Amino acid sequence: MTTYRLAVVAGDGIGPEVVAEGLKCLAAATEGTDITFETTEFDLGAKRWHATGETLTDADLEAIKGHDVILLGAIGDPTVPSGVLERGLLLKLRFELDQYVNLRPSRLYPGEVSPLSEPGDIDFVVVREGTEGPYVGNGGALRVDTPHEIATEVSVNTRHGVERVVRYAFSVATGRERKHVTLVHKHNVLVHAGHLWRRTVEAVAPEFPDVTWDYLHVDAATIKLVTAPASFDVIVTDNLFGDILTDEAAAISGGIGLAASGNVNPDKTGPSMFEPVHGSAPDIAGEGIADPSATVLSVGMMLDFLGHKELAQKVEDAVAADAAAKVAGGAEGNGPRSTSQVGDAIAARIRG
Ligand SMILES: NC(=O)c1ccc[n+]([C@@H]2O[C@H](COP(=O)([O-])OP(=O)(O)OC[C@H]3O[C@@H](n4cnc5c(N)ncnc54)[C@H](O)[C@@H]3O)[C@@H](O)[C@H]2O)c1
Ligand SMILES: CC(C)[C@H](C(=O)O)[C@@H](O)C(=O)O
Ligand SMILES: [Mg+2]
Repeated sequence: MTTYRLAVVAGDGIGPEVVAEGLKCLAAATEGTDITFETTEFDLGAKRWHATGETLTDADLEAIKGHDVILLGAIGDPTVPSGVLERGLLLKLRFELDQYVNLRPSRLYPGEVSPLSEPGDIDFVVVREGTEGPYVGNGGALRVDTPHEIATEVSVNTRHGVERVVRYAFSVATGRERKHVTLVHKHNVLVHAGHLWRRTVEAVAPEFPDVTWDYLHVDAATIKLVTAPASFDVIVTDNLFGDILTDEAAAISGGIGLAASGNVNPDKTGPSMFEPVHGSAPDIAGEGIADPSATVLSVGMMLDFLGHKELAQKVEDAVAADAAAKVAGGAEGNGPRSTSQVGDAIAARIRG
């Protein structure tokens, strides 16, 4: 019997709605196995902030550290000043738990819709740096709300931080069929950070002689994601470029409702955290219509991370089959389904 301690942070907006379905599918995947998940729910997010003014206390953080993995729904609410929860809770978790790899795969499942006329065989993964870049909060504002206001947001890139995520990206590539890494940055303008990234890739690449690599400026990368997405295998990039590219990647490969992610601490000095790429979607929160597929796929990534490859594959196959059936019509495809109907349908497929 293997028991994992799972911290659940459902969060705001559609977070709790999609997390319920993620947990439903996790139960389906582990049913009849000797694997169990003991869950602890953490009441974090807008409601807690309104009640106490707290985002993530030291005690919360310590309690979360006592878990093997984390499942997170979404953080952010229009009633809370922008950035308070995003920085004080979500980014604090990623930073404090040293989740320096933000792993975001994109796969266009057979039969799934893409807005592209010739999407080809989309199957790539973005390895987004998770703890540095412009996200570190290094900056400030002077003469606020005057005509002379100055705001800075300084991107921090350390050799240590860049090297570890670049090495991780190459190690991901070496296990994939095409074994190719594309570094995405903007070193024609961001010459300090960009050249650090370029030199780091040049230094790490020889450790992986079977992996080829190339470079794209981020603006050109946004073009190629739309015109030739099938040409990508592994993209490695900084925190902000990775954030933007992965929403674009979601949009071309089935939509944001299917985009999963893992905030991974490969050194295992803290728990890794799995969450959909999307946010709290205040525009549809409470309506029971959010697509839980991305959260279920994130549960699959969590199982894969824990070493349960077969279970992870089962979960991914079930989501892919559900998506294909939805597009083709038929039982699951007749009209819009509720969040829990989608969760039920995927759970049933997982059970087989
Ligand atoms: N990881 C996170 O927790 C995370 C990620 C992104 C945004 N946010 C936060 O969420 C809030 C809203 O941000 P936003 O509107 O820019 O991005 P969002 O991802 O919440 O929503 C963007 C669009 O996608 C739709 N959408 C998102 N998830 C969906 C799903 N599962 N099914 C169907 N439609 C879905 C929304 O309805 C909306 O139209 C903000 O507070 C933002 O900071 C949090
Ligand atoms: C909410 C925000 C802090 C977050 C990010 O920028 O990383 C989100 O957009 C994401 O992609 O997970
Ligand atoms: Mg984002």
